[in-house]
Amino acid sequence: MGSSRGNRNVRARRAVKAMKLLGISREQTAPVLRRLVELYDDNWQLIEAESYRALADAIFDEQANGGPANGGDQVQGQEELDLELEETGTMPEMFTPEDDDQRPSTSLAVVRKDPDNRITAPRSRTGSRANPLGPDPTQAASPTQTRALSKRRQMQMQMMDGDFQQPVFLREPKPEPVDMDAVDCLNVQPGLIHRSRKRSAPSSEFLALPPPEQTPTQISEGDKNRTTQHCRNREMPTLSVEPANSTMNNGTGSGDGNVQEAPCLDVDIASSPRGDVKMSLKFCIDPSKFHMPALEAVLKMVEDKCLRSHKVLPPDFSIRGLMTEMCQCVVQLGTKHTAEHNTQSDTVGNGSLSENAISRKRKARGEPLVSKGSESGPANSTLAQQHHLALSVSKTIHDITDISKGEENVRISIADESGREKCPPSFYYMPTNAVSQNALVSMFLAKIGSEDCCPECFGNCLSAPAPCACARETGGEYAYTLDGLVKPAFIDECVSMNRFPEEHHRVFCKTCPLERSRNKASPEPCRGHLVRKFIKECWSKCGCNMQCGNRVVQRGIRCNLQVFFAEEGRGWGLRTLDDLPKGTFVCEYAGEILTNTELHERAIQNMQNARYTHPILLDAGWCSGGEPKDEEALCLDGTFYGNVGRFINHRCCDANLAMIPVEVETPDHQYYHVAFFTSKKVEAFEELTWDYGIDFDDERQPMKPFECLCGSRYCRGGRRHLLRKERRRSRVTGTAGRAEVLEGC
Ligand SMILES: C[S@@+](CC[C@H](N)C(=O)[O-])C[C@H]1O[C@@H](n2cnc3c(N)ncnc32)[C@H](O)[C@@H]1O
Repeated sequence: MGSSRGNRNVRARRAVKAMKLLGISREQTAPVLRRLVELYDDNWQLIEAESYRALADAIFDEQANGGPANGGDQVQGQEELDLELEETGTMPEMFTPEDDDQRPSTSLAVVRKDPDNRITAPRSRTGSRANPLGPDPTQAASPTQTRALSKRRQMQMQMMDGDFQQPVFLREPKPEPVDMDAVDCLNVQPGLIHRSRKRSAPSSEFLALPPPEQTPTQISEGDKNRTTQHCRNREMPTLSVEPANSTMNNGTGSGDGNVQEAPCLDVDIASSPRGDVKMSLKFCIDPSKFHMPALEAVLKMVEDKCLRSHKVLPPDFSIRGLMTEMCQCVVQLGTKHTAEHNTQSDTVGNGSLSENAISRKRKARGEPLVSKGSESGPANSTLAQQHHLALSVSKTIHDITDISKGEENVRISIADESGREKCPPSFYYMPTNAVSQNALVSMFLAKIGSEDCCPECFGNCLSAPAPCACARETGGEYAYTLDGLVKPAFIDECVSMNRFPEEHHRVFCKTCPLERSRNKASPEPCRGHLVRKFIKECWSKCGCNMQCGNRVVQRGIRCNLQVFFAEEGRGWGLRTLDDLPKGTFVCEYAGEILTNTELHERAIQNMQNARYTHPILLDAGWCSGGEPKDEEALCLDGTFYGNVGRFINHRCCDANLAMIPVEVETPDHQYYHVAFFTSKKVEAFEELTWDYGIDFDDERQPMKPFECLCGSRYCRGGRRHLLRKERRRSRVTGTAGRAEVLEGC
């Protein structure tokens, strides 16, 4: 197969580059390559087969033989080939799709193994030896030859291990033998592992070992040894695997009796052109004694072992966190942010977890929940830029038995009865809010005056003869009953406020932060913000205990919830698995605390990336204490980091949840928790819905526009509404047109 000169030079440079990665210089490669090209009559596929195996073989053979096989730099009687092998310094390490036709083939040459399982020269399809310039292998070797041969042997090892790892010198991932359930998930909805209950095949988790029929015990003894050696070469430790039926070791010893030594450990990392990055741990076990343990049990056991070995670990240490950190490092190294990362990782760690951990630590020390961008410096700003990237690349994985991964008091399962076997889009589960970057949430204990707390109280404030100072916000009466429910009158008023906003007190900013973020130079007039009813819960400066009846939201989710696929076109939704009386706290809407400016920028970015935000404005106190500064006009966005609140679908007017602002750590109305309570009795398996309060005619909302499919007879955003809207518009403009159907979920 002939090649054009330009094409030939590109291929030659690639060959030189590939050899360089094996430690072979350009000077060593060039003459051999020229001869090989001649000999193969310009058939580059033979040279490139098996990642340039023939070329490498020929070079090693030549070194072992003490010089060119034919006694000179050129093939006898041939003119030197015109190969331009100058250094370009821009050799691509990873092939692009356009390179497909020139990609080194792995199919033409066949690796042969002799009866001792030693590799012999590859053969091309035509049966010719792939290293024809090589010496007679029967000749005795000199010390130089031995060195060259051992290098060659090393290279052969690398090539043989290619069966079990990605190619050594080209960073193109090879297809991996993965569990089909996982493949389904990765293909259909990146980042999830959905174990189908319907399938009879053994289910597996990401990072699970292959099922017994695929375990490396099926490879020959020779292969096994080779893999073991490969691990030892890399100085990788061996793992002990404890059978699942043995007693779980909770940090008191290794419980060895039943433990088998894992003979080898192989760590692979591969990326695909779609942006999926996969790391895998592989090791061999005796399948007859092995039962797959639960991933959580494995993580727990490793954490216990780490604790035993290192004695002291940070309180928020977790193997999952460590693995997330690994993903983050891959992303940062892979996206050439190494230098920034090296300084950041020591100080702030990875995006989500460490940021969250910092918030928690700060909270515990009574420091402001978050620092301003200027205080936190450039490290934080880079973090903010990178954590969404990390999300899109590392694709967080859902655990369908508990989407919160243990972050909540209760397990929240994922159910998809539609048969599509998909999972919700990936996001980081975070049970409480955390500042993204610039938002200013001042949480100073000193700012909580005696009128905002009850240091004199003891036990349960609700049982005290008189209401404490924390009830001041609700008119001197607690909003909660002794059963922990919001009082019906309170709920009804919140519902009515949402349903008939025009009948309730609204305030108008002089220059509204929302409008300012849209157009700083000449903001439009404020459209008004409802003066909402707040609940003020007791908190750390209060004398009561955690079981005090005036602490409901801060104790977290108590009822059994499930994320399910709502088939009517509304995407994923949230439902209760319990009967819930009116006034029950269901969950809060947790997310990143953003300034409106940040939200605006993100909304634009997300529109471009076809990723939409689900923000909630924290605007209930915007105009009460003068004009809020940009960094104080806040909102919550659960798109990338959030809790189950992000799954609550909208229902016009007769939704069964009411949203109530709840103050816990901050007495002002700038920052508060967005809490959902049942506004009526809800039966088990009923979908939980909330009226987003959307004005479906306002096309400037920072939320993805959608055609409402709530099914309520009071629906304000359904198809009929859109048709009416269109008719109105055509009456005004005099054009008859079709209704514009806005994109659903
Ligand atoms: C906060 S999310 C709710 C969870 C969402 N269904 C999901 O699958 O992630 C809001 C989005 O859900 C969809 N949605 C919520 N309520 C809806 C409704 N009544 N009709 C149609 N789509 C709805 C819209 O796409 C909306 O942008």
